[in-house]
Amino acid sequence: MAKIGFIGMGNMGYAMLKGVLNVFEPSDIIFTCPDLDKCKRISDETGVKYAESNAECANNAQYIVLAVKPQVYSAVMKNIVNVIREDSVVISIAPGITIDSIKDNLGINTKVVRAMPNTPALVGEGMTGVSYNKDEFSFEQRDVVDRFFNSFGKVVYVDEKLMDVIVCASGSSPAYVYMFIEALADSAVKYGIKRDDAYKLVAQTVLGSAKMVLETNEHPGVLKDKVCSPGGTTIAGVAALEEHNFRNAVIKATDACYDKCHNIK
Ligand SMILES: NC(=O)c1ccc[n+]([C@@H]2O[C@H](COP(=O)([O-])OP(=O)(O)OC[C@H]3O[C@@H](n4cnc5c(N)ncnc54)[C@H](OP(=O)(O)O)[C@@H]3O)[C@@H](O)[C@H]2O)c1
Ligand code: PRO
Repeated sequence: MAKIGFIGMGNMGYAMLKGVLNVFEPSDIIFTCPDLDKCKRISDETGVKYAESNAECANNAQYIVLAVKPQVYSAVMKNIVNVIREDSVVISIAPGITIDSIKDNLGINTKVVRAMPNTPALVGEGMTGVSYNKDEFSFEQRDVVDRFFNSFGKVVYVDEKLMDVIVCASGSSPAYVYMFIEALADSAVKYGIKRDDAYKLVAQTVLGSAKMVLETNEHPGVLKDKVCSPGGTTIAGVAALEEHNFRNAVIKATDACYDKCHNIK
């Protein structure tokens, strides 16, 4: 029997699969998705076997990752409810779906991990918030859950009531970062930089700035101040961002994202 079974092989399922393969053997993994041609392509590429149905996938895995949209959760849970065993662990990565609601569908004793990863998992730089009731899990199960999420990036463990904040801070926010990169690169192109160079200049700057925050332990405001020479170019740009409510726009995006977590249709 495989250890980990992915149900759904879209943007997030595939990104996690690639990371997990750095730590687990292909024979430890199984996956499925409705498009069997796509399953075959991914299987040929990765050496991981696929199942032809959700029930077959769940029946052949101890750790079942629900990598499907929240809108199809109910249907997928109906597909697998009869093959969930006492030692099954269900890993959910959908926003707005609680551990209790999954237990309501799959059985009160089902062990459920709720997590919110992000797509940089594809390049091993993911950030995942994880929540589960540790008392329900064996030492080995906790170890596998830990190795699973650490295989594609960094992990923070949080109380489940904070999972919606994780969606805002790191689940959805890569989209905002890409928008920032795209806008800044467009501006560089406007002033004559080649498109390829523009992405390299800006993306490496975002990467380096993020590393500074993570590795120097300095407050982001202090790091910002170190870039701003008195009467210089940077403070002129910072003032323009403030004038156009840059920070408030980010806070408003978080408000919208947080509200949506409670209202997904
Ligand atoms: N994308 C992100 O940045 C991100 C980050 C964190 C969490 N998430 C969460 O991860 C989950 C998946 O998101 P995603 O972005 O990977 O979506 P996606 O790219 O649309 O992938 C969803 C996958 O589920 C498959 N699927 C659809 N209906 C199914 C069914 N009834 N049974 C089995 N598989 C089914 C899809 O197949 P078809 O394509 O053939 O329909 C596809 O392979 C969502 O809950 C999302 O909220 C996403
Ligand atoms: N992508 C999913 C969404 O947009 C969840 C976080 C990132 O709903």
